[in-house]
Amino acid sequence: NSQLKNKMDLTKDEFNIPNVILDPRTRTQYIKGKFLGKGGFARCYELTDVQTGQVFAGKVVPKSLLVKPHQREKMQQEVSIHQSLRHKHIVQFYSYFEDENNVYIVLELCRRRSLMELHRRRKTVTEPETRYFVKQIVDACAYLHEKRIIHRDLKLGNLFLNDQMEIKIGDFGLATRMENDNDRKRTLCGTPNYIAPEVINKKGHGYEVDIWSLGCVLFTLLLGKPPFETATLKDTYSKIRKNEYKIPENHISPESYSLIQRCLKHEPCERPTMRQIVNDPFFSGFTPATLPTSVCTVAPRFAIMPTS
Ligand SMILES: CC[C@@H]1C(=O)N(C)c2cnc(-c3ccc[nH]3)nc2N1C1CCCC1
Repeated sequence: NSQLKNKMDLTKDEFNIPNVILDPRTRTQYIKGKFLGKGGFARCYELTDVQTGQVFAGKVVPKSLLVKPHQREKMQQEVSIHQSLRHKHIVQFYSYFEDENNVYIVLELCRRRSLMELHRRRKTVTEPETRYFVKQIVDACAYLHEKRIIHRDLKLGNLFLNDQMEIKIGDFGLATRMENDNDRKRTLCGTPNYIAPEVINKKGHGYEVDIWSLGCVLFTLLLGKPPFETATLKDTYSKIRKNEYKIPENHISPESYSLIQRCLKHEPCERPTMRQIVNDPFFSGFTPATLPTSVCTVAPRFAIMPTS
């Protein structure tokens, strides 16, 4: 509850993080750099490897917040899943270690932050840009699902961007492993941003929740706001349960309209799989091979006029 949270909420000095952090296993020394922001229990910083000069993104979690076995298990699960992954469009996991006060997770630095900041600045994104981003997201999610991992919290803020404007999926704090492909998860501890109806109704859920979230990401990028947004969480949950959303008159291509509708099917089994989406007609439109960093602030002008 919020009282506990506030009491537990340490001030930044209580985090007492040394300026040089040693990873005892690899004997790597990191210099603590720029504060990047807060992520869950963590304060995040740029970490520079003294030896190589390479810069990483570090999550620092005080052990005082991991006293309850449940919190520690959740962090072990996040680390165990994330360190098993290696993909061009998934945030690279480098290291995990602790000292007497904190636990440290060393991750790939994504200097252009995430699609959240881009969306806030641009509101709507063009179809070619959306095809460019969604192609990378779908490739990475198809890889995850083939490894029997569900992310369960795909949202703009977890879709990070590096200096080459490539997508890197991060934050495996709500991810889980499926025992087999017919396994159904019954619990999810935490509140995904783009939560699927079967999770709200506690009906058991599987890979399909990531397709639902992808539909919400696609909708938000093309139309400028999430499909089920309301003033309160209760009302949003009610619209999700009733599958009540409408695609405003903004002109979006029939292929985009169709993919959104299929990803947002109320019944999980009616949604396409990530493998199927890789070959969806949605991707037949012009898709740039690269994007300039200027798209963080202004819409791109492509040399050839894409049809849609
Ligand atoms: C380290 C946590 C999280 C993250 O998971 N990554 C990969 C990341 C990478 N680069 C960055 C980053 C580089 C330059 C600015 N942010 N940030 C990342 N974050 C942010 C930090 C604050 C909230 C989430």
